[in-house]
Amino acid sequence: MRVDVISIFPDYFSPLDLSLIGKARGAGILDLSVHDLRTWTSDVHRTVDDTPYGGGPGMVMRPEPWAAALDAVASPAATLVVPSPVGKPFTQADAVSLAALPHLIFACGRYEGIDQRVIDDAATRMPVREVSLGDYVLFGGEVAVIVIMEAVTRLLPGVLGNADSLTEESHAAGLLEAPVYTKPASWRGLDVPEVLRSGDHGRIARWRREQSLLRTASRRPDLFEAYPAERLDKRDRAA
Ligand SMILES: Nc1ccc2ncsc2c1
Repeated sequence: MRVDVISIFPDYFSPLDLSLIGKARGAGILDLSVHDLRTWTSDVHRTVDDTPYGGGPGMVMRPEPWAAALDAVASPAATLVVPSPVGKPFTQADAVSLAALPHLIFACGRYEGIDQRVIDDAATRMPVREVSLGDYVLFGGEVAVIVIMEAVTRLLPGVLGNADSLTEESHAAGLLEAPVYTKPASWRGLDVPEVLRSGDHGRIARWRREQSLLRTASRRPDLFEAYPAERLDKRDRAA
């Protein structure tokens, strides 16, 4: 997968040299390039923003540098991803769909945002996805790109040693995961549930399913709306 990130703070992305993302880059699984938007400015002050039409607080990112940057990194297979507080909520399903694409371009907005015409113009040449990480506002899109890059990269073939964990983890299966435990069996007077030490794999699977359903019902009942009814059998309803 090819990924191009455009930002006025390219140093924000040094975390993408670390851990499994760094290994994915080293293994050639992920071809990541980070670009400084100011590369595509033409004035001595390398200006990327200006005052908003219609007035209002703050500054807006100018269209010209963005258009030149997108033209420089685009490919026929590119999809533009723009983190934004006004975007579609980003979910695991979005991570799965992005992980299947050959080329992602991330546009990191700052200030009050990017001139809308940049997105409208780009949409005439490539798919554009404006995504929100949640109902809160950051200083810019950079941190959101790091989160999205982690959610996407871990799904790429060869990145996670044990691909099985991808199917069982929270949100991948559509529900919240059951609690997990490791040694010691008793710690500060708290014991690991006996069922997990029973060796009875059928009983363990049922317990985990019940815990997953109870946790989801308690913390994220909204997940049941999208959960296929046929995957909730009568035993689950008894949980
Ligand atoms: N450009 C921009 C500004 C704030 C923000 N918060 C979450 S994503 C994002 C993107």
